[in-house]
Amino acid sequence: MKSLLSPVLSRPTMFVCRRYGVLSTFKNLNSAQTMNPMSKVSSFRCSTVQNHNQIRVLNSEASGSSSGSGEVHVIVGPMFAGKTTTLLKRIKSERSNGSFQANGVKNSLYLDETIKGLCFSGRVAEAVGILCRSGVQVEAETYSLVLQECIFRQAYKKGKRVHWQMITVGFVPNEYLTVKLLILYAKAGDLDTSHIIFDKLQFKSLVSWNAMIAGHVQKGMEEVGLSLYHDMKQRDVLPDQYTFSSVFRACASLAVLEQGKQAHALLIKSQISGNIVVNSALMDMYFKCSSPSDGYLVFSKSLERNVITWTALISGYGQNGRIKDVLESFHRMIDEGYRPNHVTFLAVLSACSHGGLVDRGKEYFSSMMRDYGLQPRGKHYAAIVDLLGRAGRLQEAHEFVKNSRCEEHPVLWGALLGACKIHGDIEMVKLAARNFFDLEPENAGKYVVLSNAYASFGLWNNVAEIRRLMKDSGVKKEPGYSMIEVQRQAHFFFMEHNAHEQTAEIYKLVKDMAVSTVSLASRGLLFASMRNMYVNKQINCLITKSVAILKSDKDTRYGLDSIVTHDGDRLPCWPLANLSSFKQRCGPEAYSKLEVIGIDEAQFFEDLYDFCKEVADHDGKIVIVAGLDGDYLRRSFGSVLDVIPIADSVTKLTARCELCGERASFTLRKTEETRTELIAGAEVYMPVCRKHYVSGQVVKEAARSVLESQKVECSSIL
Ligand SMILES: Nc1ncnc2c1ncn2[C@@H]1O[C@H](COP(=O)(O)OP(=O)(O)O)[C@@H](O)[C@H]1O
Ligand SMILES: Cc1cn([C@H]2C[C@H](O)[C@@H](COP(=O)(O)O)O2)c(=O)[nH]c1=O
Repeated sequence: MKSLLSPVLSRPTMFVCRRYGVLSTFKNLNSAQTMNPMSKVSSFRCSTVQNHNQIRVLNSEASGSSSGSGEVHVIVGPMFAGKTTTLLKRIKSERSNGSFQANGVKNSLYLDETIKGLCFSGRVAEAVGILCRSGVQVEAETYSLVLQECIFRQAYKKGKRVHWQMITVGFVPNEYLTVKLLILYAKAGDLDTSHIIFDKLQFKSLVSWNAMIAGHVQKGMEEVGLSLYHDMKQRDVLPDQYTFSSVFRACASLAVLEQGKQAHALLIKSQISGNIVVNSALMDMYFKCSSPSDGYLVFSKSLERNVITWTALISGYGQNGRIKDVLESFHRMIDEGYRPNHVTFLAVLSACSHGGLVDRGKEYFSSMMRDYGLQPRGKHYAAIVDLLGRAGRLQEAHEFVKNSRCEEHPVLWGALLGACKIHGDIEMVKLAARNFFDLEPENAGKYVVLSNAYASFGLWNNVAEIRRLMKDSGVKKEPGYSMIEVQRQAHFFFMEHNAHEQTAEIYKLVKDMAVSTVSLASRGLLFASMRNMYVNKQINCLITKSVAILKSDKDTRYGLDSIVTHDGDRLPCWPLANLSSFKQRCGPEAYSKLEVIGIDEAQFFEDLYDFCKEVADHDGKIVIVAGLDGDYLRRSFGSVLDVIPIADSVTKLTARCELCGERASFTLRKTEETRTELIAGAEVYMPVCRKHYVSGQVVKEAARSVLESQKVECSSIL
């Protein structure tokens, strides 16, 4: 290694930061760089994984230095260090930084290959464009892949274009493709079309029922979803985990506890082992139906737990106003070795706010970044503003907003405005409103917040003024509503509407409760089923450079056709047994157009060196290699280190030590398995620092010798 670095660069600087995935980067100097003294200095970069811009700087510099020929960039580190995340980021940034010409599609065989290649490299927009312009039929398998990609990327309009293409070229989809189309329309929320397809299906499989049920539940038509579920059961189609997830979601939204319980009973009877997704939906159902004890029961019985189930428990308690349980569960989660995420902290901060726990809330807020490397987001800052505001510390809340480094400032001013409502300060209302309106002119909700704030001061003229403004500017705000099930009947309560027949009695009861009890828990119980109706999703379709991602087909942990980070971010890939088969599988035409090739799990490819050399030196492509540099015994793993002499840059990432939170450079195997290759995740491996790697090995060795001696004793007794 030393000989690869100039004296200036021989000591790679470590950039220590409190986030996960700390990295140090040093670039290998090729001959062109050595001749240019400037490049020696400027080529040395440090960056955090999260800093996208810095990674781009590294890329563009690297591109410049290779004068148009290929490049090899290597990303190594222990497990959980962010290698796949970094690879994905680089691939995405490369992809959006180039151009692709895919003209001259001559025959349909080539068309099939081109479209598949584009789909595999995540370029579904181009695949659909080429297919629709071609005017010819492609194979059912190709249609299936394009539709799958459109569904996966939520590119529903593109999926519908593919369907139109099928119709115009006279392609008749088989049963399998018809169900794919049904899923597409159901997920797109085009339920009329999905009904037409569904009704025409000869055989209504479980997959098609599930698509219909989920489609309706997602669209807020929970009753129809539940009635489809009952139809399905009547036709003797047995539900599975996906069905139950949708059903529990529907019951949660409608707050129909009895129906939820019946579905739960069927889940138990069907002996379907509840996975994390089903269990989380089930817990959510109980919590939203104001049955926290049942929610907890589901949690306590679930064999599989992770941050999602813990967060569902914590948020559920929060929804029910059980502040003490929120905090106790949060600490239990940490004690049991689970790492909270942004959503967990939001639930905790909001509980502190509702419980008036100002100091504890502030401490949790600081702990997010300090102890878990989580950068607070707008909603976390807003929760602190709310916390201070509710406690009457409006000046402090104002100072906090002014001094915060949060980019989502409008949210904070909005929170301050909301807080002013509780502890009236009309000057502060005006200040917060001015900032909120200036920063967020398009937000319809701001009018409601401001009007509510004025209303709480009894400034009815101002309220009327705001309402008039809303009307004049055509702003419409969907009415908020809550629901609750009583004796198997769902009751809806719309804001500012007294449509419910028992309105008067209910208001009297609420008033009595407000007077007689200060317990937040009971209030939480009453309003537990308030929820948001709309979710905005953004689709990023900026795909322009030709890329392909390859992965070893040995890694089947999160699915074969995608590379998936431990956080669940993913891109489609080519799963391969060896790299040398890639050119042939991709096809010469598609290969020649490729500009960037990413390789994940590189430690499993024996032909890594030969492939990288040929692809970068002869074919002029950019190769980004991500893999483990060392195995669980810290020996060089596969051929990853062999490519360093032909690399333009090497990035060593570190994770967080699972035992002390320090930077982790090594992977400890928790089992006694001695094979080098053992595909697994956190159940078998953990990233550790040097100290804990060494002590971990000592502990394992000690345990081994105890077990060995017991074996000897047993066999001598026998
Ligand atoms: N101990 C840990 N240290 C750092 N990140 C962790 C740890 N445990 C889980 N993670 C998660 O793993 C993510 C990195 O996943 P990924 O990019 O797939 O890593 P790699 O490919 O290096 O195994 C991090 O963003 C973080 O959310
Ligand atoms: C240390 C070590 C790891 N592996 C396996 C375990 C995983 O399947 C992959 C690494 O995945 P990640 O993306 O880096 O998280 O490699 C192995 O087979 N042998 C080992 O010693």
